[in-house]
Amino acid sequence: MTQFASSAVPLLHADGVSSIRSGRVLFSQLQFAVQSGEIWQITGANGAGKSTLLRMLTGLLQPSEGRIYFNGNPIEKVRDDYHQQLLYIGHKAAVKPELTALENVYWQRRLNGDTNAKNQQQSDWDVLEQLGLLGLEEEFTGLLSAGQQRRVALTRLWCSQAKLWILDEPFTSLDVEGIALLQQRFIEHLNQGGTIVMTSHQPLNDPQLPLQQLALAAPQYEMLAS
Ligand SMILES: Nc1ncnc2c1ncn2[C@@H]1O[C@H](COP(=O)(O)OP(=O)(O)OP(=O)(O)O)[C@@H](O)[C@H]1O
Repeated sequence: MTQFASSAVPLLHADGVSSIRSGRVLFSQLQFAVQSGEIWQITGANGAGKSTLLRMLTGLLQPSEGRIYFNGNPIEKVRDDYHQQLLYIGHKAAVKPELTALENVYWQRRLNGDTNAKNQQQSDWDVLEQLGLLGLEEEFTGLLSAGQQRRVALTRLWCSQAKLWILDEPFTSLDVEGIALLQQRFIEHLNQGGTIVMTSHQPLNDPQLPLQQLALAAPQYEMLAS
């Protein structure tokens, strides 16, 4: 493992991380260190391996080579502690379509370990208001538009106490106002000492975001013999 001065141990560190899927090398020997308070955007063409890398950072997928460290410890050795401090929102909206928007927020709070969720209904309404979902709170989430469902999924960013957010294409389906709202939320989170690692095909255009970027190379495909 790369040696760091104790004061500079990164929050998250990828050390020689490679991915080989279906016999194809997606990326090889990635080396990067994410410090608290930073926002990292992973970029790359379709199929470059961005979602794969995010899943490795969460511990959902094992690297083919190399290791991921959280506060200097291999993530598999501190899994419970790591997952308590991590919020991962994947590519799909991951909302319960048969629950209303309000019920989704309520259960997200509960699943995040908030035992006061029942007393927090006012906060749930506040979150829905922030995300422009007032008036839709009693609709089944599955009946909302793609962008509205994404907004319901993103309410987790207003409810969670997690310090590290790992977000796969969070801007998908959002309109211009939704993208601006989300970038404002990112700034608040970073100002409170939070950290974000995300993928996006969309440029992050808010100059207040202290953006770091990691570009994955485009995948190379061999032609099948004709
Ligand atoms: N479970 C799997 N088993 C084998 N190969 C997979 C699996 N999941 C994804 N892949 C392959 O890994 C490659 C990278 O996929 P990934 O979803 O990480 O790309 P991406 O950069 O996030 O793409 P996009 O920009 O389209 O979302 C793709 O070629 C995909 O087919």
